[in-house]
Amino acid sequence: PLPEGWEMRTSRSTGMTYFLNMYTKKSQWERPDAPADPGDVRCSHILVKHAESRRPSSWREENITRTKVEALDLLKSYRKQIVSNDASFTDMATKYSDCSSAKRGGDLGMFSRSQMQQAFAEEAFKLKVGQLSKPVETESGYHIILRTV
Ligand SMILES: N=C(N)NCCC[C@H](NC(=O)[C@@H]1CCC/C1=C/[C@H](COP(=O)(O)O)NC=O)C(N)=O
Repeated sequence: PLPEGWEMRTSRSTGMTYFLNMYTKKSQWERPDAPADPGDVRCSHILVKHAESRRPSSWREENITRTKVEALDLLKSYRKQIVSNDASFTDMATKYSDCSSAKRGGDLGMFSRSQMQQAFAEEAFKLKVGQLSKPVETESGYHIILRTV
């Protein structure tokens, strides 16, 4: 993708493609450098919500009342089962994640830093492909993140 604020245009006179920066109104023939980040990543996650989550409801539970401590303990027990290979990440996400992505084994698709809550993005972009994060707290609840691409 083009970096933030750049647009691809076609010159009316020559029909050639050029690039226009919407902020500086500067135009140039060469494609602006790709964003500094490695671009998008693709992750799956398991979310356990609690009574103080920004939306304490999910496909699993209409009204989520567990405490923050209970939610974190639950998520740690899921992580333990995954790390000890007693269960697969996908199965655990499908069964237990309080996010709608549970239907896709926890897959969130490709995303850039700005799309997710900051604490989640911070962690996700640190992960190597195939790596499983430690529990991460966001306004949504507690997550473990698996980077897949
Ligand atoms: N691009 C993709 N695939 N979807 C858009 C994600 C929007 C983003 N979402 C989040 O940051 C939370 C934390 C990480 C995952 C996530 C999922 C939330 C968690 O559930 P909720 O607190 O919303 O009920 N469910 C869906 O959005 C946001 N900026 O709010």
